[in-house]
Amino acid sequence: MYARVIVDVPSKQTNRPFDYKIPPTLKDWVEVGSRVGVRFGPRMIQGFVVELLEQSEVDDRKLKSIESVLELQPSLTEELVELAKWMSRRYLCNEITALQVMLPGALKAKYEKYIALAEDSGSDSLTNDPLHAKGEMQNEIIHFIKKKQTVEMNELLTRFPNASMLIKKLIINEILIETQNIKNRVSTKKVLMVYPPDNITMLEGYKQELSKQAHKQLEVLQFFIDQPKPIQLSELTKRLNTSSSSIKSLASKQWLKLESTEIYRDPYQKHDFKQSYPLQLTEEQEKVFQTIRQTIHAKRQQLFLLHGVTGSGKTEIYLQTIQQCIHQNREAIVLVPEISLTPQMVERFKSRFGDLVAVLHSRLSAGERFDEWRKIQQKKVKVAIGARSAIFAPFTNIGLIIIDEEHETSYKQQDNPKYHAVEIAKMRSKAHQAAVILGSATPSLETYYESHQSTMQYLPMPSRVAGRAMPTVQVVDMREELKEGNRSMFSRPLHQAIEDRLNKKEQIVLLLNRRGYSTFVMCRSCGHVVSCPHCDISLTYHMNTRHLRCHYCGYAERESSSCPSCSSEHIRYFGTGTQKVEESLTSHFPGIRVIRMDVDTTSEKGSHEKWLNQFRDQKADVLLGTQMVAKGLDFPKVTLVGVIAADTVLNLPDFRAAEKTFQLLTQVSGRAGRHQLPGEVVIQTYNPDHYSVISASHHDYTSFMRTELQSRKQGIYPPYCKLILITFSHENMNLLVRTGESFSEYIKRQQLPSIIDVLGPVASPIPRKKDRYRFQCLIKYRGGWETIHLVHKAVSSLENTVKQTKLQVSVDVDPQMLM
Ligand SMILES: Nc1ncnc2c1ncn2[C@@H]1O[C@H](COP(=O)(O)OP(=O)(O)OP(=O)(O)O)[C@@H](O)[C@H]1O
Ligand SMILES: [Zn+2]
Ligand SMILES: [Zn+2]
Repeated sequence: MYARVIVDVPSKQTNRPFDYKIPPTLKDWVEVGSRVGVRFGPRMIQGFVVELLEQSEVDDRKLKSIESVLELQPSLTEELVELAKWMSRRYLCNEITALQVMLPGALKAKYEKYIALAEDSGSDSLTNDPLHAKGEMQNEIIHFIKKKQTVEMNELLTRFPNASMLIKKLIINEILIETQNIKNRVSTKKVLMVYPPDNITMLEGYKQELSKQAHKQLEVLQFFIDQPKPIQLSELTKRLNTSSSSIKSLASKQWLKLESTEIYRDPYQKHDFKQSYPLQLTEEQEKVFQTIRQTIHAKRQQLFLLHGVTGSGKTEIYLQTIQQCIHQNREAIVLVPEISLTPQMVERFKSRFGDLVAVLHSRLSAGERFDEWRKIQQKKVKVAIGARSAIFAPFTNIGLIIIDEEHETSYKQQDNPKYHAVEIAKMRSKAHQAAVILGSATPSLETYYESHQSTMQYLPMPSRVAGRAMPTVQVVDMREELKEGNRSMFSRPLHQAIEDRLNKKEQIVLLLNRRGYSTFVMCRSCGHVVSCPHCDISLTYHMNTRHLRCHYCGYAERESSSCPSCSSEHIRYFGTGTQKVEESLTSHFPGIRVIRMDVDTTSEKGSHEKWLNQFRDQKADVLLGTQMVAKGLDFPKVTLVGVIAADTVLNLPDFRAAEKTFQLLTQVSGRAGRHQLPGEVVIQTYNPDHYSVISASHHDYTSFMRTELQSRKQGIYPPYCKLILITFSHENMNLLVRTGESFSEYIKRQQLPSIIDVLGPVASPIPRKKDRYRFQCLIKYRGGWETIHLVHKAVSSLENTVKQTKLQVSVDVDPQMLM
């Protein structure tokens, strides 16, 4: 038998399977998806078995054998192995990179150097030299290694601190050899468990046998008579306030069993989740639920767009459709944006499904994440909820995949493999004949368009639960405020509304969007944003050189002290930090209690949760923060939402800027008045006439979408085309320009009918990173594989340049950001 193995060496030359022999001893263990240890060149490395073969085309004598199998149960399923193959073609990445991204970090191989005796070291004759002073030390070392078989280099040096030269010599003389061992980064956790005998009635008899003086042992036996269940040794000693020796002596009599057992590190161990039960669905919910239920029961692959306004009860739909899935003994994956993996979201799933839920996200420790993942792999759970990479949960019988806040950019990975979770969901649902629910109050234009153009089914939920009203929205023109002499960052309407809530003891959410912080220059009098005369984007302010620069064409001008449009002097680079807003709040409203949530205050593990709990318990009046306060939160006392500056996203150099603005404003507005109390929203902006602001203020997705689709159609942007972004980077600008131009020529020369346009090369929006210049080409095409294959060919043709000059080429298929 033979195995084809993808090895853990991410390079173009090794991006193909290599054949290995399967030794008879490992025959039963090697499966597709197994991680194995193999020799590759001089090294021992990890690899993934992607195929089993009866025959290899390679000459048998040239083939090496698999050295070891790193696990009893394969880490990956055949389905995932196939998916990785597809990903490497689709996203132009190495297959090993795609395989690795599917596994928890704990399973990334860690290579450790070990020292062992060479098989034929002749060590006996060498060391029997009593005259040699060094002989003794050498003897000792060899003896030490012999006893342990292999010793880690570090351990050896600690044991024999003065022998490093000698050890080196022994290695050179091939008496000792260096070997490499592959280890997981995190291992499973084992604890000692105490088990009562299978036949509990025996315990009474044992008690009689013990001497009356053996108080502790008697107590232990009594403990198991009262509750005949296994318990952790450490827990038992703590409860009975005894040492482990009494338990060990009972175990040595074989009255109790003491055994090392694997346990899961449970990040939610301390939480007490109160069981929740399915709510009576509203009419709107019921209709949607029935449609999805039928598909799940028919075991049909089907995509749904669940377009439900904020507070329409999408989560209850998720919970009840998952229930259907579990009834069928199938599994469900739920993706939520990292940011909304708040305890609130987790709690709703844990409360309904308890121990059937595994949670995967980056705030867990590596060990915790590994254990949650193993619960999935070992079929201990039915539901996996997590951020982007949870889409690779190694379930084998998936009935439903849910992607909440479908429009979020975080579903696209920015590093290799640059996959999009929605696309992976579609692939997996095909493999499992599963339903996919894409849920959002503000679907991305692309998904919305798809739901009207393809077999994706559109499921609207246009009203809030229980007839609750959408909040009223007031748009405040900040130019007017300044004209009237108000220079504070709070407009008069917002100021008044805050005061009102403080009096009524209701709560406030304030959003300060930090994206695009301090980067563009705007006139506070007329709202004019300084933009490039040659391109349709705002110029970016460079603090250090006090220049404004266009990131598309390189045009630059000096910072100016007055507005080129109205000559006002209130022109400045824009952006306010959350800290500054906090200061301003406390000075305007003495005694106000503010919780500030941004990257600075939430870096600590668990801090996110702590702040939200405090806010829920009404220990603060205001929750002030960046995007992380905009999504998913559901607090009954919040009746006011304020947006300090709506424009920060609007001025980003990105064709999705309007869409992002609309989504953010709608999402954050949706935090207000979700329960009995009605909600109010105040949006402060310098662009009150912009259609994204107006539509958001009217909760009018449809009209926003119409206008936006029109403009995308005109400029030919998605959904009216597909994009591939190719970024080149190098220290030498000339080389970059030359390479970029020949690349773009190469593409154009092929005259593929599916290619609409090749833009660039131009400088990237971030033109220099870590002392490397960056240039990019943007290809607009009609979809399909033809263009992707061509780009692959074009990139491959640069391979020599890449090798000789260390040029870097990065390809992003369907980029979410053009930076
Ligand atoms: N059928 C129902 N009956 C009563 N209350 C419900 C029902 N369905 C949902 N709710 C409640 O309505 C509120 C809003 O629901 P939910 O949070 O699921 O909305 P959502 O659509 O996910 O909103 P968002 O997109 O803003 O996160 C929640 O407090 C939820 O418990
Ligand atoms: Zn320009
Ligand atoms: Zn002006």
